[in-house]
Amino acid sequence: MINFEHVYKTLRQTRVLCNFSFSAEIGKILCLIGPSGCGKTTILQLLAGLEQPDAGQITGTEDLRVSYVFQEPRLLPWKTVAENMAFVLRGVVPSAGQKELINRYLSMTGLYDYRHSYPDSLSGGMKQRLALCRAFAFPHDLLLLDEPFNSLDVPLRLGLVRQIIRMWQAEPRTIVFVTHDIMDALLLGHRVVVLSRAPAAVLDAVDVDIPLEQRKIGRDPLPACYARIMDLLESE
Ligand SMILES: Nc1ncnc2c1ncn2[C@@H]1O[C@H](COP(=O)(O)OP(=O)(O)OP(=O)(O)O)[C@@H](O)[C@H]1O
Repeated sequence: MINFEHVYKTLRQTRVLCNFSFSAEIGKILCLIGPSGCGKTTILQLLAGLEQPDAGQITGTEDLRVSYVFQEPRLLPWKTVAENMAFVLRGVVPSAGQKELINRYLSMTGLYDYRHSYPDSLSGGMKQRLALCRAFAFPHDLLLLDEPFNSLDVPLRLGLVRQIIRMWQAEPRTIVFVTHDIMDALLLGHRVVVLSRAPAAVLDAVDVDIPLEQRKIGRDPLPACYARIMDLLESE
């Protein structure tokens, strides 16, 4: 398990986390949903070790290799699709195996035919797909996704959700996924943790007990889970 135990964090004058505790199960997808500014990105940064708690402790993250997808794709515009992948694998994956790994992930995400293209020639959805593909290909134990579908339309979001499911099923590793969208959370999360306004507290954790590949909007138990999460967010 990864555990936050009574964590406190203040950024400049803002108290973001105050006695905050929660757990993420290894090898599962945990979604964090909560009001804007409640501290979701800060939680990811603490998980990644980019920030340190002021008090309390975070356990289970020691020695974990972390892969991180930000709200924007953060691609290198002067490198091709394949070179963007290779860039993060340098010194991490032996060069002999890199090409095979890159091609495998590009094929899995439908980007293989674009491997020699530059990011500027890709659509917004394709760029975000490449960012996800790069994060999955990087050898990791923990994948942090910070609202990676922001600004994408519904069909693109659903396509990316399916791709994440496929990549996770190929190699099930721990994912912490931050989103504002209840449907994204219910389609992807084994557990959805609903957060309060800042300083963030856990309002409830909703377990979604149906295999990822069987999830469809409208299929039980998603409507009941949706209603529960809406109630919690509305109560804020
Ligand atoms: N570097 C920083 N310096 C000062 N305050 C910060 C910093 N980063 C975040 N904050 C503040 O901390 C609070 C939590 O920010 P955070 O980005 O973690 O929230 P969030 O839930 O991810 O927000 P959103 O959903 O809008 O992305 C906000 O009030 C924000 O203004």
